Amino acid sequence: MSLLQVQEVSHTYRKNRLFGSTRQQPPILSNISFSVDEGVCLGLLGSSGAGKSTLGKVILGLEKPQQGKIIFMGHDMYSMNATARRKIRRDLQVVFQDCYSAVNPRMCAEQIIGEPLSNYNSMSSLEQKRAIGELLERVGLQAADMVKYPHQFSGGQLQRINIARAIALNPKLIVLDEPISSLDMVNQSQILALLHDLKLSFGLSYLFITHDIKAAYALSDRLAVMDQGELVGQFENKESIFTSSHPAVKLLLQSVLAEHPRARKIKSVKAECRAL
Ligand SMILES: Nc1ncnc2c1ncn2[C@@H]1O[C@H](COP(=O)(O)OP(=O)(O)OP(=O)(O)O)[C@@H](O)[C@H]1O
Repeated sequence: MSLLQVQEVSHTYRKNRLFGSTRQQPPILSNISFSVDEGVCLGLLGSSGAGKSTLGKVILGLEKPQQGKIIFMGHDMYSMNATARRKIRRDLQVVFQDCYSAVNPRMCAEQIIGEPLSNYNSMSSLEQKRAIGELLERVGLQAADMVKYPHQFSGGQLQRINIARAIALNPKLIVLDEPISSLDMVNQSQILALLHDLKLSFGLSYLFITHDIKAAYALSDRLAVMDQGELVGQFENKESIFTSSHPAVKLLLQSVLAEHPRARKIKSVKAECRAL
């Protein structure tokens, strides 16, 4: 059984107007269906404005879709009561692009990573401290870093704190919403390597939302492409993305060529993707 099923999801934001009436906007998501199996990373690609983050919010339970269903671990996310949804939410975590706004600047790393643990577990404070130290070491930082505040970390280090918080409850699925886009090249590949390692160690599944085909190819087992709110391609075998004739997919492949002017052919695009 699939861990996550997105079933015929359509969504439109409603724009507020004066005097309380609302105006219908064009659809942001149109009839999207796909699934994510256990232990699999699905890379969800698309250019800016394609609707990727909106779909991420819908999956996380933050934006109720006007049509369709989100089935997570066999449960319909939007028809559960609050208690049942809270229980299941521990298995569904998120890492956002902006590592700084994802944390409370007045909380130290121990408090940031400890938040989900205190919300869901009943550990003694000593056990919790030990768990936080282990999580920090698991993401490549030191247990002693738990006393530091967000401004005392680099962007890459702070994203590691966000990842530690996301894995703290040993979830089944993590939505990674552009988790490396605001990092430099070195940090990008280090964080991708860390995410790959954590996936294997904990049997995690990822929905990796990104516009970066090289990063998606590096981390994902399967790929899907969105364009203007529609899912325009699903690639069970990620290699088959290189032979897609869909214009939106071709545009993503061309972005690699633009970055690497000497790479003129699809063969060179593949080589660039594999090099990350
Ligand atoms: N809260 C909102 N209210 C109204 N429109 C919104 C809202 N959030 C996003 N949109 C619109 O929905 C469309 C899709 O945005 P979304 O952020 O989902 O795309 P995206 O593929 O994640 O793009 P990017 O990679 O640039 O973040 C855009 O046209 C955006 O302006």
